[in-house]
Amino acid sequence: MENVSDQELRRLLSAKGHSIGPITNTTRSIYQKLYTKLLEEEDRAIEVKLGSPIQSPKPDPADTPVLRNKLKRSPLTDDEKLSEATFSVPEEKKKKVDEEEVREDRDDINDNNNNNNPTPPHHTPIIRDTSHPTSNIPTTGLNRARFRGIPTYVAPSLRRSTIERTALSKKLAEEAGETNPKKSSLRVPGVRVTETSASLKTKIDAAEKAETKQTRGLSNTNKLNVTMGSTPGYMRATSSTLKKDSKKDAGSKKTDMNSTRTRMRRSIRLAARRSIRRAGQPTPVTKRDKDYIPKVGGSAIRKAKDTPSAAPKSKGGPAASGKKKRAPWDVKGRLEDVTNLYSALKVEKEDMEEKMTDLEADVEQKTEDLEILKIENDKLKSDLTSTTEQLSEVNMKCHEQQFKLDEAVVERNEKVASYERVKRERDELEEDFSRTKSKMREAENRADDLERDLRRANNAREEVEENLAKSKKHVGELDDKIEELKQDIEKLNTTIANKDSKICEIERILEKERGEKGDVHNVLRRKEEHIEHLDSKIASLEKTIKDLNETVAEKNNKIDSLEGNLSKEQRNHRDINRVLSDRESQICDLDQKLAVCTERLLAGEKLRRKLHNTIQELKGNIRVYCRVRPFLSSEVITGQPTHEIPQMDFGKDNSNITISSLQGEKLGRKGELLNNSFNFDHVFGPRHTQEDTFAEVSGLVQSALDGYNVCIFAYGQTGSGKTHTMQGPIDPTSEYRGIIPRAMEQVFKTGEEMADQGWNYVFTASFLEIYNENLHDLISSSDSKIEIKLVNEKSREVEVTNVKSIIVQNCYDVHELLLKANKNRTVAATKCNERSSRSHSVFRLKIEGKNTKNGDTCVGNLNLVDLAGSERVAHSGSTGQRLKEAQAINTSLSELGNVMMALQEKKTHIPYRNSKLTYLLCNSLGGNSKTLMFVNVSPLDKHTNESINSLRFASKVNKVDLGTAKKNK
Ligand SMILES: Nc1ncnc2c1ncn2[C@@H]1O[C@H](COP(=O)(O)OP(=O)(O)OP(=O)(O)O)[C@@H](O)[C@H]1O
Repeated sequence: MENVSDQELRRLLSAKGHSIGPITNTTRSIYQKLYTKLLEEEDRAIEVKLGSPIQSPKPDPADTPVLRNKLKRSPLTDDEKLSEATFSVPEEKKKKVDEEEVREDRDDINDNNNNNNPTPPHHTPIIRDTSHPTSNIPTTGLNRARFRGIPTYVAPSLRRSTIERTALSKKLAEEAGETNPKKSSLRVPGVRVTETSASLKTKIDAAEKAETKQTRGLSNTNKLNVTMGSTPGYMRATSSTLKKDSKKDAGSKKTDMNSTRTRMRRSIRLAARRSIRRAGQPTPVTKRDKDYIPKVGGSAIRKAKDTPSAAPKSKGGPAASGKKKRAPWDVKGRLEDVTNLYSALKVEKEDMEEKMTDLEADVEQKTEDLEILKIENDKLKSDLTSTTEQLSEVNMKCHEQQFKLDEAVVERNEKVASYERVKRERDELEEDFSRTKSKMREAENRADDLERDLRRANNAREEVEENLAKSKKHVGELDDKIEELKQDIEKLNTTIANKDSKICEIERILEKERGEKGDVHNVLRRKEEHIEHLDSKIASLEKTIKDLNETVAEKNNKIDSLEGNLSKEQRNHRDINRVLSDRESQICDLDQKLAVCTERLLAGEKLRRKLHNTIQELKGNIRVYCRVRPFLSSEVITGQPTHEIPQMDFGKDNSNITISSLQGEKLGRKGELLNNSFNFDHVFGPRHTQEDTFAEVSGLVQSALDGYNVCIFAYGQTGSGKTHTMQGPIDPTSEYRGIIPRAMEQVFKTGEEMADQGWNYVFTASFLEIYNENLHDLISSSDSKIEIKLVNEKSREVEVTNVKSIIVQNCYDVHELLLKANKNRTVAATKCNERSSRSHSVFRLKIEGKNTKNGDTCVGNLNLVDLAGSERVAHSGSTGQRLKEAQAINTSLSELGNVMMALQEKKTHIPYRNSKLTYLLCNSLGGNSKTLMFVNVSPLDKHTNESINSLRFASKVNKVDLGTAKKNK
C-alpha cells in the first residue's frame, strides 16, 4: 500500500462519517486498513457506476454449470464455454497464484523492513488495473495477480471484498454440493473463490477458534503461531494487529505498535530462516544470531552440531573453527569448547526469550486482527443472509425462468421444427423459384432469340423486298435486253434465212456444177463439207440462241451467263459474218472455178461417153456370151462334181467352148467323137456366178444410160438357164439375182450419181410376153390387144400400144413389178402348161435423161429378153398346142436369125416384121443398137446336140456386124 499521509487518512475517514481520534503508530494501521476498505468500496461503487465488462449486474444462477446441468440445457454457446473455462483453472495455476501472492507479500514485508516503510505488513498492496477504463482505481493483490497474466478468478461484475466473496462462494459451493470449497471452483459465472480466499477463510475460522480459546483464557500462542505459521505474512500481521487491538480494546496498555512490529519482524525472520534451513539452504548467521546461540542451551548446541551444513559452513560461527577431536590431555582445549558451548546456549536462551516476546506480540496482533475479522465476519454474515435471500429469490426467478425456458425450449423446438418445415418449403420454393427463374431465363432467351430471328427475318424480308425491287427493275432491264436480243435474233434469223437462201442458191448452183469430175469435184466436196460445218455452226448458233432464251427466263441467276452468251453470240455472229463474207468470196471463187469445172466435167462426161461407146463398139455392137450352167442337184450322179462337165471344155481365156459329141452313132454302130469348138465374146462356165456374168453386162447398161438402145437376150434350150441368167430368183437380196435386178440397181445408182452432174433420169419399165406370136402385158391384167406400131420408119422406132409402162424410181419398184409379172406368168402357166418356156419375155426399161446443166438429153432403151426354149420341136415329136408353140418359137427364133443374117449381109431390107419378137426389138437390133446374146447351154450330155445347135446359132449371130450404134437424143 502506498504511503498515505495522516491528513489524507483523517480527511477520507471523516468524509465517510468515521470519528477519528489521534493518529498514533498503533492506530495508524487500523486507520489505514479502514482506509483501504473504504477505497475498495469506492472501487465497487465506481465500477457499478461505470458498468462492468459483464453487463449482467448479478450473476445468473441458472448460468452456473451445476444449474445448467440440472436444467439440462442445450449445448453451451461459445461465450458460455469461455466463461466455463474461466472457472476451471488448473491446480498448478492456483498454486502459482498463492505462491506469487506469498512471495509478493513477503517481498512487501521485506521492502517495508528494509525501507522502514511505515505501511503495515497486512496492508493489501494497491495496483492499478490498466485493462479497465477505470485503471486508476487501485485493486487488491488478487487483482494485481490477475493483472500479471494469471487467469482471472474474480468477475469484474462482482467486486466484492475478498472475505465477502469467500463467504458467498462457500455458501454457493455448499448449495452446489461442494464439500471442499478450497479445492473446488465456484460455478457461479463471474464469481470465483480463489484458493487463497478459501485458505483465508479457513484461517479466519482458525483465528475465530483461537479467539474463542483466548476469550476462554486458553490463549495458546504456540498453537496460534503454528496455525498462523502457514499463513502469509500480511495475515499474520493482520492477526497481530487484531490481537493488539483486541488487547487494546481489553484495556491493555503496555504494548505499542513499534514494539509489536519489531517482534513480528523478528519472528518472521526466524520463521523464514527456519523454513530456509528446512529447505537445506545455508542460513546466514547474523551478529544477533551469534549472540543468541549460547542462550539456546544443549539442544541448540546439539542441533548446531547435528546440522551438517550450518556450523561447518558458517563463517565465523562456533563451528567455524572446525570440528576437531581433542586429545584427552587437551584440557585447555576442552575448557575452551565448554566455554564456547556455554556462550551458544546463552545466546539460544536469549533468542528463546526474545521469541517468547515476539510470540506474545503476535498473539496481541492476532487478537487485534481477530477482532477486525469478527466485525467483518458479522457484516459478512449479514451480507450473506441478504445474499441468501437474494439467491433464493434468484432461485425462484430461476425456476420461473427455467419453466419459461422449458416452455420457450418447447416453443423453440416447435418453432425450430416449423422453421425447418418452412425452411424446407422455402428451399423447395427457392428451387421452384430458381427452376422457374431458369425457365423464365430460357424463355426470355428464347424470346430474345425469336426477337433476333424476327429482326433478322424482317431485315431479310426488307433485303428480299429491296432485292425483289432491284430484280424487278433488273428484270425490266433484262426484258428490254431480251427484246433487243430478240430483235437481234430476228435480224440474225433474217440474216441466216438470207444466208440460207443464199446457201440454197449456192447449192443449186453447186448442183448445176456437179457435172464436172476430178479435182474440181473434190474441191467442191470440201466446200460442201465446209458449208456443212457452217451449217452445224449455224445450228449450234440457233441452239445457243435457244439456250439464251431459256437463260433469259431464269433472269437473276443467269444474267451473267446470258451476257456472256450474248457477247459470245455477238462474237460468233461477227465470226459468222466474217465466215460468211469469206464464204461469199470463196463462193465467188468457187463459182468461177465451178464454171470452169463444169465445163470440164461436161466435156469429160462427153469424152467418157464417147470413149465408152468406142469401147463398146470395139467390143462389138452385137456380142454373144456363152454360159454353161452347172449340174443341178437332181441331175448329179452320186459322186460326180456339179461343176465338171465331161463333154465340154472351156478355154483359158473364157472365150472358147469345146463340146464333144458322137457323130454318126446309128443302129449299134459307134459314132465318132467330134469336138465342136465355139468362140464367143465371153464364155461363162458352170463356176461363174451371176455377179461375174453381170460384170460383163454392166457396160451395156451404162450405154443404155448414155442414150443407147441395148438389147440383151438369152437364147438356149429349155432348162439351160436362160431365166436364171436374165432374172434369177425374185429376191432383191439373193446372190443369185439375175441381170434384170442388177441392171436396175446399176441404172438407179448411176442415175443418182449422174444427178450430181445435172442429169435427171426418168425410168419407165414395161414387161411383155410373146407367146404364140401374141403380146401379153405381164404387169397388167388388161386383156386389151397389144399392137406394135412402127412410129418412125427411118429410125425404126416402134410403139407398143395398150402396154402398161411404170415409172420406177428404185429397186423396190422393180421388185414389185417382177413379182407381178411372175404372178401373171404363173397364172398363164396354169392355163398353158410350160408356157414360161414356150414364150418370150421382154423386160423393157426406157431411160430418159436430161442434163439440167447443159440441157443435154438422152433416151436409151434397155431390153432384157428371155427367149423361149430353142429346142427343136420336130425332135421332140410335139403336136397340137405344143406344136403350135414350137412353130411360133421356131418362127420367131428363125426370124431373129434371119434378121441377124440380114444385118450381117447388110441387106437393105431387114425382116423385122416377120415375127413379133424381131418387130418388137427392131430398134434394138442393128444400127443404133447394142446387142448382147447369151447362149445358155445345158451341161447334160443328152442335151449335147441341142447345145451344139444353140452354140452354132449363137456363133452365127456372133458374126453379125451391127455397125456403129447411134445415140438416141
Ligand atoms: N448358172 C446356173 N447355176 C445354177 N443353176 C442354174 C444355172 N442356170 C440355170 N440353173 C437352174 O437350172 C434350172 C433351169 O433353169 P431355167 O429355168 O433358167 O432354164 P430355162 O432355160 O429358162 O428354162 P425355160 O426355157 O423352160 O424357161 C433352174 O432350176 C435354174 O435354177
